[in-house]
Amino acid sequence: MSDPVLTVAESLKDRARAALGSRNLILVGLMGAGKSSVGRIVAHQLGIPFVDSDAEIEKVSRMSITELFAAYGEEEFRALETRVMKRLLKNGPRVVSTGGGAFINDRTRKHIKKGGISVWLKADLDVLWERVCKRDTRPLLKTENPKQTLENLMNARYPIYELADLTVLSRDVRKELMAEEVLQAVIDARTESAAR
Ligand SMILES: Nc1ncnc2c1ncn2[C@@H]1O[C@H](COP(=O)(O)OP(=O)(O)O)[C@@H](O)[C@H]1O
Ligand SMILES: O=C(O)C1=C[C@@H](OP(=O)(O)O)[C@@H](O)[C@H](O)C1
Ligand SMILES: [Mg+2]
Repeated sequence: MSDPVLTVAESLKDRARAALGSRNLILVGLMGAGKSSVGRIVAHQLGIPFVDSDAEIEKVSRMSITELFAAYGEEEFRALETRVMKRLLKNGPRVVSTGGGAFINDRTRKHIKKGGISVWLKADLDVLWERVCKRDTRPLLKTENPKQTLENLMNARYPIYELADLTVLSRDVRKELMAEEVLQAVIDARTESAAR
């Protein structure tokens, strides 16, 4: 006999996969929202390729994000990010996890909007801070008061992340559950647009 819990999970994946079609699923949001880790699980659940734009940038430049910022500055990093994102979004379906500033850049955001369905992983300051304070891999947070910097970025960026197609609340629950909520949001969006 089939396991009813497994069957529900399977049908969630199948329905989300069908709703996505050949579009990319692009995760956006602030540092620590879970884009990289949840994105990998979403791709695994959907059975489609996963790519993280920061990892791709590090691969093509053969430098770490920290080294890139130090050697060339944020402006050059954004230009490279735009080029990499444009290339990654050409073919779908894929799950693409972006770096936190990608969707804020007008040119990159246009590529994202054209390339698929964007999902904002939205989290509150304390959740983000607890996650990012453990690592020093984020050059924008190397300031006197990194938590304040994160809050300033939130205030500046949240109105722009609002432009994403879908929003999922990121909180400290199992990452697999977060991934399933992303899949559910994709299904719901498809159902709503079909009903219109
Ligand atoms: N739902 C979650 N619950 C607990 N920790 C999480 C969750 N999602 C992500 N994390 C942790 O938070 C940190 C940042 O996650 P990451 O996926 O790198 O975020 P982003 O790519 O958005 O900056 C990682 O250590 C990750 O394991
Ligand atoms: O918010 C940002 O501008 C950045 C976020 C980082 O990625 P994560 O959001 O995956 O940490 C990385 O791209 C870079 O340090 C800049
Ligand atoms: Mg990341």
